[in-house]
Amino acid sequence: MSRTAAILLAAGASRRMLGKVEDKILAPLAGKPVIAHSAGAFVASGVADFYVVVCRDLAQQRALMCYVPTPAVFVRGGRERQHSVANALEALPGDVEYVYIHDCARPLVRPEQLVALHKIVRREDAVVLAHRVTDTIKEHRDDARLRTLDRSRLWAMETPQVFATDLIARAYAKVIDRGRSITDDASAVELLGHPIALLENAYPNPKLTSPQDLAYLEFLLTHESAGI
Ligand SMILES: Nc1ccn([C@@H]2O[C@H](COP(=O)(O)OP(=O)(O)OP(=O)(O)O)[C@@H](O)[C@H]2O)c(=O)n1
Ligand SMILES: C[C@](O)(CO)[C@H](O)COP(=O)(O)O
Repeated sequence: MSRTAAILLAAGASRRMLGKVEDKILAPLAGKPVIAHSAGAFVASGVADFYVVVCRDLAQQRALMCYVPTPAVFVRGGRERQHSVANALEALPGDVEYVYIHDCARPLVRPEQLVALHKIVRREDAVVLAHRVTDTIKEHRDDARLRTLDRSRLWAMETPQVFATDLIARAYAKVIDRGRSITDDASAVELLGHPIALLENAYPNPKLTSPQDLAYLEFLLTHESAGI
């Protein structure tokens, strides 16, 4: 049986929460801290046998400790998300074949999705949970004209994003080598020209980003068991 790890990203600064909560990963939602929702989904799915938790500092590590699944190691985060992921990839044991990369700020991931992603990554080596874009999207160009993009081809990226470990390690090496700035892990794999499967998420899986998201996420999490 292949070994699978999950990188749980928690080292962000929560700047866009504008001080409404000190650390969004520890903010209480539907009766427990944000990280506990993702941790619970991973444990219930049984997909991972090892966790790398990326935290900001020792104080945060202590606060997260009782919510993270085991076995786990803690690593320090970097300046941007991509640096935190790179640090976590370096901490993976050599025998890990597949790795989930998940924003703890997305507490609505479901155990059955984690299982479905595992099945796909073993076949495709790269898969991302995502949803179709339903708005009409325009590109605002420098000349103040608008260009309408073909939304039938547009997908919004979520996490988890799951990869064969050697593929994502090579991809991040290329990101570093080229000095690229990326906001998700699929972007790294794109640099290698490797195909990436999409698992369409029929359920909302928003990221806690701004203060306005708190009430929406609370609503979604409290109604989750009703299948909404
Ligand atoms: N240097 C960073 C930045 C982000 N993250 C994690 O990556 C996820 C997505 O990041 P984002 O929502 O952008 O979080 P923050 O960086 O905390 O937000 P902000 O940009 O508002 O400060 C979060 O789980 C966050 O904790 C991380 O581990 N290390
Ligand atoms: C990885 C990600 O969650 C995919 O949507 C996202 O790109 C990371 O955070 P940001 O808010 O886009 O910086």
